[in-house]
Amino acid sequence: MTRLSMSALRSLPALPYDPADVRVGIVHLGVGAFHRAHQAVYTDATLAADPTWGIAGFTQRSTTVRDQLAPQDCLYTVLERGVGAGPPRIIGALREIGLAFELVNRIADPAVRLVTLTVTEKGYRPGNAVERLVAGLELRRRADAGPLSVLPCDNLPANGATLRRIVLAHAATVPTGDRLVEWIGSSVAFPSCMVDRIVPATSAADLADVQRILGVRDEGTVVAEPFSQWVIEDTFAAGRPAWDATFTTDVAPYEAAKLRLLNATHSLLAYTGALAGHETIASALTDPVLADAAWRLMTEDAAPTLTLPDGFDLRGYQESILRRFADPALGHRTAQVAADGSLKLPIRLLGTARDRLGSGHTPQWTALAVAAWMVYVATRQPVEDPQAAALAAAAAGRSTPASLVDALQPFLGEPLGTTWRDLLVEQVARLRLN
Ligand SMILES: NC(=O)c1ccc[n+]([C@@H]2O[C@H](COP(=O)([O-])OP(=O)(O)OC[C@H]3O[C@@H](n4cnc5c(N)ncnc54)[C@H](O)[C@@H]3O)[C@@H](O)[C@H]2O)c1
Ligand SMILES: O=P(O)(O)OC[C@@H](O)[C@@H](O)[C@H](O)[C@H](O)CO
Repeated sequence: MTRLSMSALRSLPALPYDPADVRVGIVHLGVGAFHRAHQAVYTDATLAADPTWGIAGFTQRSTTVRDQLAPQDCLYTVLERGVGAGPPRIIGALREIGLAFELVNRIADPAVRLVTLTVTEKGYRPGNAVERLVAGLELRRRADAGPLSVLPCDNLPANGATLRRIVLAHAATVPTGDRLVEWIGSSVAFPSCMVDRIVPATSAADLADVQRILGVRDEGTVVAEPFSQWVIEDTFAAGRPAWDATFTTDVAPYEAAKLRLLNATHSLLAYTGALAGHETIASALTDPVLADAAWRLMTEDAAPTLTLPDGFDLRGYQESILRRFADPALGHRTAQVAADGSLKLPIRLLGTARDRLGSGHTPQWTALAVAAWMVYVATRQPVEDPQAAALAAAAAGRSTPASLVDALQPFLGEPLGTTWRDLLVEQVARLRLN
């Protein structure tokens, strides 16, 4: 079977531009499934009009994506699944693929005007990604290669400001720290953005479907729902592609709505669904008890904590979230959404809990989601989490709900007080009885 590549393009649905004409203007760190189905797709749509925003992608955890894409001239297919799915689309925006150590030099290239990242919640801590980014910024400063924007595209509140803070803290520790910090302050923008598109991990069945439909083998295929949204703070330092996104001065209301409604509900369904034996999010939603909990988490706990953008259709947004989750064609596994709970829960759920408790309310659906994570951690060893070993040790032998709650709460940050603890104990007890 022919492999997808530039030469195979002749027999495939045509791209509206010649990838050979595209020049690199964006460096991306973390070429996972989401980047390929989201930012690269938005960028792809701009290249016919302006071919200067091609992407050089770098991957740091393994060579797998590089080995999949390099033999295909970095071309890959986005396969939409679900209601309203369009035909498979070949994306040519990614023009180079490399390993992360090569990223540093590329950031200093004057043709590069934007660095984007999808490095999961785990990447926003001092570590390799931040160190490489800072080394690249220092090289760019020394080379006098001009201003730059750094746009993180992960599910974090205030992702731009958060990354800027971590980058500045690390920059201050390098030998030329004073000058670097000053240069970053004057020449590097860190816009925040809210990203939304459900992109499950690719399966062998997805590769087989692309092969059947397009007649080529594509090891880099990514699968996505038809829906896609990107809301971006328009504070770029050196231009940006003409993405078909929403540009705004304040991303925070969109981020909060997405994290507290969509992502929080996703986590609730992932843990309660997995505990009830559901393989996928869509399957979990077929259980009326879980569907009711998902709706009530959004409407009773999260929604009252939000300050929404003008004209925001809250009910329509909440309904569309459950409609998207319920689409069985996506096959988004509960285990995938359940990963890295110790990092995701504080972002998705604890803000709602804190706000509701602070206004004298009882966020019981939020507590159900956190309690379900606790029971999941206690019963589904080993869990996928950067703190997996410590979580396992803490949960071992906790035979009462109260002891489990007390053992696991510290992994989520500052405890929120006795009312919250009592709620968690009650919900853990309920889940264990089921
Ligand atoms: N998949 C989705 O539906 C979706 C939707 C919206 C946002 N996102 C965001 O994108 C992120 C990645 O999702 P994905 O589907 O591409 O996952 P993926 O597993 O396909 O890719 C994860 C990427 O993150 C990198 N990474 C992992 N741990 C890292 C670390 N500690 N430091 C630096 N890099 C690290 C990996 O090398 C890989 O490139 C999510 O965590 C989320 O923040 C995903
Ligand atoms: O990608 P993660 O691991 O941060 O979270 C899993 C899902 O909740 C998430 O990817 C959603 O599918 C996504 O945020 C929808 O836009």
